[in-house]
Order: sequence, then structure tokens, then C-alpha cells
Amino acid sequence: MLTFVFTFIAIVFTLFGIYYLYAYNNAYYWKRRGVPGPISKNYFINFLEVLLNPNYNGCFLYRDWTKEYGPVYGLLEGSRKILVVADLKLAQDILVKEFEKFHARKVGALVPDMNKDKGVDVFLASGSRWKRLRTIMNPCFSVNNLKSLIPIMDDSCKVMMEFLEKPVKTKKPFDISKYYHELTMDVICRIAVGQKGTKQFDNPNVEMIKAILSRKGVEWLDDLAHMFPALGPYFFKFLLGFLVKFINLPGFHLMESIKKSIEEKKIEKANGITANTDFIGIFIDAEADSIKDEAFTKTSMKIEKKMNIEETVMNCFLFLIAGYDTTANTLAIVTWYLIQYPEIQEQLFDEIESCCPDDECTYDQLNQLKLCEAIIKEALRLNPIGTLVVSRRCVEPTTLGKIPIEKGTYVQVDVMSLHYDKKIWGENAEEFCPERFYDLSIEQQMAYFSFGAGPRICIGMRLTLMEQKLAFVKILKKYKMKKCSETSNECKLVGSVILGPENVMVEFENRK
Ligand code: HEM
Repeated sequence: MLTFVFTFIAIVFTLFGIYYLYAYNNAYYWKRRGVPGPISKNYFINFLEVLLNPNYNGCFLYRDWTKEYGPVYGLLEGSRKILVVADLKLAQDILVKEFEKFHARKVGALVPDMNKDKGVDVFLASGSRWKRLRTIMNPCFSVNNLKSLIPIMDDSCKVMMEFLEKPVKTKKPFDISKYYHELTMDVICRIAVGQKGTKQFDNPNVEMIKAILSRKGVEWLDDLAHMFPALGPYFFKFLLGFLVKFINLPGFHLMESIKKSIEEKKIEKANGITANTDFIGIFIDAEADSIKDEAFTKTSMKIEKKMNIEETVMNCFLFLIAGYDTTANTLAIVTWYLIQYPEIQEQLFDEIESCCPDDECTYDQLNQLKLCEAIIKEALRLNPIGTLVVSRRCVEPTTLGKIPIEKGTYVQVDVMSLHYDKKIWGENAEEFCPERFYDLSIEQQMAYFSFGAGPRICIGMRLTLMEQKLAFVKILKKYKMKKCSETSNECKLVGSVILGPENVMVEFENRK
């Protein structure tokens, strides 16, 4: 027995020692290449700094380290080698010019296998598979399709206005971001997954997606998988598969309800009941069992405009996640600025009155709201809520500047630093100044990364701008939004992947 115990202890110590040597060696990876960067006190994982700081989003850490180490530095997240870039030329090289070498994203270890799994979404996909999915999705966001979605958005906005009457009547401050979250979930469920009619304040998906985005499920498994790559993703995927039998994971329920919606939609289509404007309709039209992707090139490539059923489910799921919190948080952030700058709010009201005189507005009228668009973009410049996803994985060895980049290395654009760079945005870089968006220099246009850049730029950008404009038209035509004693003095962002204010307390005053 004693021999067994000693052998066991010896094995554990040996394994730990081997791992420690591997991690120690890894920790100096960037240093050996002459690239500066933080070497973790525990040697192997800058990741721990991130994990131990759940309330301090990674994008703030990247910004702090840029101040300390300069615009290009290396770090480790578990075993992952990350080059952080706050240099505009390099960022453009990665996202645009050298896209063929950086067409993959930085994604978690437990996500589906791009080459083997049948269900992969456009966000996770890379190479030919990404190009095929993106090509099929583009029609969802064409001008004609966006125009056809306006009546649905308009209806959801009207319902939000009815809900808003209650807190306004009480004349007490209230948190407007709750209403925005209900609105944006309503819109995305109606246009993406075939929800019939409105479900505001009665939509279980709101809480479900909040839970998914807050990473309170089994995301620690993903972190562990990055720290112990020698165990391989299959070990952790197996563990995940085992755990989901005991843990109530919100993602799985949502997936089931999406599958049900797809089946219903297929029956409706077979009976000629529905039009093809919603996203499921467009995806179903592309449905096929066998798909053959060609080798990836940036330009010449034959694309099969087909999608299997598993991809349809995954992409509908993605749209719910990508289109809900982002839009709601931006509406909340913009509202915070509008109540801090009442004179800008009044200019916006004048613009709305002049461009959209009636209760209902058209796509072209919404397009004329230049100040509104500038306000949204400036609020997102100062508060880039999705910057962690502006990252790529190198798929072919190359050099960036003078730094050799191995296949498999990750690059992360430090959007926060670039958006506040005085050399690019001028001395007033830290101020809220929407007019700057009327006349951006080429350099400023290239340095604006709130929606990413290059071929993988946010596919939903025009949709979210349209939805937000419509929401502000409805609200500002009826109310003045005002600061109150409970309004926070700063727009402090919280969150794990997508950032947003914890709340935005406001008071509304009737205009008439
Ligand atoms: C204010 C709202 C939004 C913000 C700030 C935002 C931001 C972003 C960012 C930063 C990216 C990464 C781009 C890159 O890597 O270069 C992205 C990608 C993406 N976004 Fe958005 N987004 C918003 C709204 C939406 C909406 C409404 C949808 C869909 C309904 C959407 C769908 C997507 C998808 C599918 C991708 C992945 C594109 C690809 O990999 O090809 N987003 N978004």
C-alpha cells in the first residue's frame, strides 16, 4: 500500500514538474523573440490575471498593458500565444490586407470542430466554410430585406412605447436598459427565428441569453482546456458532454426551441404560408445534405450556396446572441450620452422632426438621420462594446512588421487604445463629439473598429443602426429623456464578452 502511495505521489510530482517546465518555457516565448509583454508572476498564465479579475474585462487589461509595453506586445492566455496590436498599420494588415493568412478567429477550445462537426456558425467558421456561410447570409442584410423588416421593428418599438408609459406615469426614475433588452430580443426573435408577434416582458430567451453571455455556465472548462492543452480538447469536450447531463445549461434549451421553430417554418413554407424575408426562411432555401467546400482564396472560389440543417440551427442561435445584447447595450449607452448632453438630444429631436415627420418612417428617411448615426458611432467609439472579438488566428506563417508569426498564433486588436489615440482622433479624443463623424479622415475611418474591419466585419451593422434609429425616433418624438439623481456619473462598462452599462437610470418628460 505504502509503495502504491509513494508511486502515486511520485507520478503526480513528475507530471506537475513536466507541466511546470513546459509552462515556464512557454512563458518566455515572446521574450525570446524580442517582443515585450507581461510575464505572469505565476510564469505560465497571463490568463490567471484575467480569471482572477472577472469584473475587469480583458479589453481594459490589453489597454493597460499597451500603456506599459507599447503598441505591439505578446502575452499568453493559457497555452495560447497572443500578439496584441494597437498599431493601426499592423491592425489593417491583419484584418484586411493579409486576410488570407488571418481568416480564422480566436475562439474557445470547446467550440465545435471546424473541420469535423456538422454544426458550425459563421462566427466560428474559417476559410471556405466561413465564406460559404457568409455568402448565404448576406441576403438577410441586403437593403431590400432590411426594408421588408421595418414593419416588424416598428411594431416592436410601438409595443416598447406602450410598456414605457407605465414608469413614465409614476414620475419615478427607471432603468431604461431593461426596456431596450426586451425590445431587441423581440426584434431578433421575430426576424431571425420566426417568433410570431411580440413577446416583450414575456420572453424566456431574455434570461436564457443573459445567462449564456454572463459565462456563468461551464466556461471554466474552456479556460482549463487552454491551460492544459496536453490533455487535448477531446478530454474537455467529453467532460462537458458528461456535465451537461447534470447541469441545466441554458444554451441547450434555446437550441431545442430553435430546432422546433425551424420545423414549424418548414411546414409553413411547404403550405405556402410564409414569405422568405426572415432569416430561417433564407437559410431553409439553402438547405442541402451534402456540401463540398473548395480550397479557400480571398477572391476566386466557387461557392456552393448550401447549408446543412445543423448549420441553420447554429446560425439562428448565433444571431440571437449577436443581435440582442449588442444592440440593447448600445441603445443604453447612447441614452446615457443623450441625457448628459441635453443640447445634443434636442438637435437630434430637430433632425427627427425634419426627416421623419410622420409616425411611421421609411428606410430612406432613417438613412437621412445623419446626426443620429454619428451619435451612435461616437458612443461606440468611446465605448467599443465588442472589442474582444476583433481578433484573428494566423493560418499560414508570416511576419508582422519584423515579428515572425507562427501558424496558430493569435492576434488581438487593442481597439480601446486605438479609439482613444490622440494622434489619430486629435486632442479631444476623450470627449464625446458626434460631429467628428461628419468628416472622418481616411486614417480615422481605418482606425474605427467598433464593428471590426475587413471581410469579417460585423454582418449586422446596418441592421442594428436601423433598429436603433427607429427606437430613438419613437422615443424622442414623444419624450424628453432626462438625467436624475440616480443616474450614474460615468458610463461604466461591465460584462464578459459584450460590454454594457449595468443600468441607465432616467426620467422621461412628455413633450406635448
Ligand atoms: C451595436 C451592435 C453591434 C456591435 C457593436 C457589433 C460588433 C461586432 C464586432 C466587433 C464583430 C467582429 C468583427 C471582426 O472580427 O472584424 C462582429 C461580428 C459579427 N456580428 Fe456584430 N455587432 C453588433 C450587432 C450585430 C447584429 C444586430 C447582428 C446580427 C443580427 C450581428 C452579427 C454578427 C455576426 C454574425 C458576426 C460575425 C461575422 C463573421 O465572422 O463573418 N452583430 N460584430
